[in-house]
Amino acid sequence: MFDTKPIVSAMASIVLMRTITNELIPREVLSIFQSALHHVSRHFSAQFTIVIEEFQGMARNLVFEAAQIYLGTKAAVSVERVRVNKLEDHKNLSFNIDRNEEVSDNFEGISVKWKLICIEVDSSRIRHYDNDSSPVSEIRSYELTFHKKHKNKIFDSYLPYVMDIAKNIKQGDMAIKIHSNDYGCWSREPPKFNHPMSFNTLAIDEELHREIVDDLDKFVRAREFYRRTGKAWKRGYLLYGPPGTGKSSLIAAMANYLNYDVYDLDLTAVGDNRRLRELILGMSNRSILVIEDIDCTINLQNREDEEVVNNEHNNKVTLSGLLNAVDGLWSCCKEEHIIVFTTNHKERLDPALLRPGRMDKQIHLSYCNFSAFKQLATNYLCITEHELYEKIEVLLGEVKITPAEIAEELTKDADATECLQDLIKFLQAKKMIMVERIKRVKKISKKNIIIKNISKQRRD
Ligand SMILES: Nc1ncnc2c1ncn2[C@@H]1O[C@H](COP(=O)(O)OP(=O)(O)OP(=O)(O)O)[C@@H](O)[C@H]1O
Ligand SMILES: [Mg+2]
Repeated sequence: MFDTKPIVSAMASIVLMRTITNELIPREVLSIFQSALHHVSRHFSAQFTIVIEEFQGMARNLVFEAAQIYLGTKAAVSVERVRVNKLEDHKNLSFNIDRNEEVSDNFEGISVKWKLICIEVDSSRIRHYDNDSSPVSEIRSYELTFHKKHKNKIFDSYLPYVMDIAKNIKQGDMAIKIHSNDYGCWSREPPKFNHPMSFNTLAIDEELHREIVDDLDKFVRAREFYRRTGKAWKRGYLLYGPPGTGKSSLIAAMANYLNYDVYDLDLTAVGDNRRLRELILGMSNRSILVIEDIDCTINLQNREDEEVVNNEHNNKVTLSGLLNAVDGLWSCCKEEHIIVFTTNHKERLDPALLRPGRMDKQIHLSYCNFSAFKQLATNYLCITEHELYEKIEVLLGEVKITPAEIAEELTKDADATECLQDLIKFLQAKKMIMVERIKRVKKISKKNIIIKNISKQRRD
């Protein structure tokens, strides 16, 4: 059997020693001695520890917040006990390490350890407030420990890396909102943007689809490019095409893809240029400013005339005001801004609005082709192939039909074959109308030529 006698006697000796030391040596001397011992041991320790406190004065420490988010991704796999929660405006569950739990991490071959330290306090004597505005009852901090020799790398690379990852996680996790303006203010409590459209369900030509997604990807990764070139980190899109071809749907797909808030600006409700400027300044970074039907909401007259017509007193948003909003000096105050204009009539827009730099990309959304139709059939009928596809492909080459019209045909309460048969009938009817119209136009122009010839003969 295991003999416990030596252990018991060793423990008894330690207790005895402690009691003797406590009684013989005055408390102050003991405390100085302990502190010196701690100092010496730290001096010879190879470890370095960074303490990241939750609050800095009254304000929350952003490094603490970032560490919390970052460690949440590690906690679920590397500790024994985690806290889990989900907030109203968040999409996913979030994990937090529990008090005194340790999480190991590895950064470019450097091992680090994180530990959450919590000290309980009397909440009546502390002036910090939690997210839900209740006074905090404990002071929390993270301790980040690693080998001393990596100090620079941890400060210069690892902590910025943690901040970056946390920022991306936070951005991706926040439910996006749609803001609308009432006169010169954005809505106080914007609703969640629940539009289900995505690039997987948007029915547009495959090549255009790829082009747009590549453009957005390039834009969000281009922080360094914009900094280097001294350009404001923003991008302007003009979406044009007939009604029902998917302009608003594309904006929804963009917002969902980037997880950017949407600011749907009603120019007719803005008031004047000053209000417009305030509205733009009131937008958050990483957001999309949408101005729909731009040709209908602003008087797109020549800017020289405008200076005469619109003076400071007639409270109008002018074209110059709008151009300033798009690329004036103060439009650079925000980062990762996307501005989208839509119109059914591109030809009516002032060329100043279309200048490169204002509208970086012009996207024509047109009538439905076969590749877009197949996407709609997948969305609405859950099919990828059908024997009627061949007939539909031919008809789509002859008839102009919008995705909105096709979507309506495919949402009938019938099975896939019936829906497609109805669609074919619809396309054939449209084709007939088109043929009739062409015949009528030809007839009229023939008649006009005859009348012209008769009147010419009479004159001669
Ligand atoms: N390309 C598309 N992909 C998927 N659905 C589409 C597409 N285009 C239109 N639809 C369907 O038609 C409806 C109307 O489309 P949307 O509002 O995007 O058209 P729009 O081009 O913005 O029209 P308008 O010029 O009238 O504003 C959408 O709700 C959607 O159901
Ligand atoms: Mg629209």
